[in-house]
Amino acid sequence: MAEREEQQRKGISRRGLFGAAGAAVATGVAGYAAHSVIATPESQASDSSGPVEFHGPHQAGIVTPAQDRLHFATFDVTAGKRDALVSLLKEWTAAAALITAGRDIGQYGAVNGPGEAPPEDTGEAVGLPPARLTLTIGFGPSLFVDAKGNDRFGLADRRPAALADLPHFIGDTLDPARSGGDIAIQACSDDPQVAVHAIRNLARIGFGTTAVRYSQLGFGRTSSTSRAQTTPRNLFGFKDGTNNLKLEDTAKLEQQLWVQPGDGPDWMTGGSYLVARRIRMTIETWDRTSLSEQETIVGRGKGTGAPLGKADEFDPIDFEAKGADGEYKVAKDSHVRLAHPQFNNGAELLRRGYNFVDGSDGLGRLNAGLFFLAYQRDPRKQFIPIQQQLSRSDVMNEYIRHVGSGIFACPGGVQAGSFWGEKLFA
Ligand SMILES: C=CC1=C(C)c2cc3[nH]c(cc4nc(cc5[nH]c(cc1n2)c(C)c5CCC(=O)O)C(CCC(=O)O)=C4C)c(C)c3C=C
Ligand SMILES: [Fe+2]
Repeated sequence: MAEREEQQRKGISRRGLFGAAGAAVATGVAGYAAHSVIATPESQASDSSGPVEFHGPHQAGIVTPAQDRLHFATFDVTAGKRDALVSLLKEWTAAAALITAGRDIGQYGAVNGPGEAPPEDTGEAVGLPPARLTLTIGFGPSLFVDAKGNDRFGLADRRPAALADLPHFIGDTLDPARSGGDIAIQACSDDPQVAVHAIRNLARIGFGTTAVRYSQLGFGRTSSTSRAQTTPRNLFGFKDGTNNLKLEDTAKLEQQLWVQPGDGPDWMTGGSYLVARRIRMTIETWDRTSLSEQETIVGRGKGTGAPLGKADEFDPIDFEAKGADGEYKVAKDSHVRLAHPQFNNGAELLRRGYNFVDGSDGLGRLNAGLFFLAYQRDPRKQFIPIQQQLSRSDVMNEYIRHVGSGIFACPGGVQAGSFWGEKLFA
């Protein structure tokens, strides 16, 4: 009996194996000690069933070695009261700490509660391991000031300048129903059901305070965020994520990824800005393009992923090299040349996007593409100028179309006993 009470106090374990680590998270105490044995980059990249530490100086799900699956959702806050929003963020944080540790939500979880009430946890993850689930939160511009200029939650003067409204880029055909959102939550996991369970339960908890604006499933990570990972392929069949910021590049991450003290409001220190773009890829047209044309567009070989004119994927790109025809080997309007830091004032991104295929479009084509996610220290110096250059000149534009967009301020990490966005509302 005492054991059962103790179990209830700590949250229900989905499986006994991870019980000790999960219990530490559930109580919000000593979470670090319990998890420190499992949180090395190497084990996070290779053990696809284990948990990823939820607490820490930065939010998990940014430099965490990219998991295989995504469920991303943005939410509109439907309640008008700041207190209701703060309560929800506390509830979400408690739930997030439990499910990332592989535990059911609540005191009784999916199946141990009273028969008369809906279960506290929807149950589809019962028996599944944590599968490296990470949950990452970000706040959109509309949370601070709405479209009419109203300071909805007394946050207007806390909006960071770096949380800039994204400008219109050439070729943008954005669907408002797949853009924006007051709050974004990125769920990444090596098990799609675990990621879906997470967003579903957070949406359920938010009922009455938030409503899902849109959600996006993704598969086959299109980036590596650790040198311990191999580079995956996007739906054009090319290795994607070769030249990406990686968690091992600690000095560079401070320059390019993490918001530094003095960059803006203190609540964002240790955080990062997320830009999300739903990019439709007209893969049927691409599939009728010759191999050499495809490689010229990207600027890399399709098989090896090596820069054109080089042999190995990780060889540095030689932008000066010319072929016998006198043309640059890596063409002037190729994707990698235009996106490279050398042609963007040194700006880099941490990309961790996912492929998507959302059925077909009714015209005999797959509704497929890349759900592009990029984290950075300041979008005004990084995503915006890079995308301005790409939208003007990238030959890849013939095969892609940006149809959804969002920008979010993702605060620093959560400490045990605190909650998502606590410093923003302090
Ligand atoms: C604004 C930023 C970027 C958008 C939007 C974008 C879309 C996009 N990219 C690919 C495929 C590849 N991208 C590659 C490299 C690459 N892409 C960006 C930025 C954006 N891409 C950067 C900064 C880089 C790295 C450039 C460098 O420093 O060399 C590659 C090559 C492999 C790699 O290095 O990752 C591919 C392939 C698609 C299909 C796409 C939109 C659908
Ligand atoms: Fe790219």
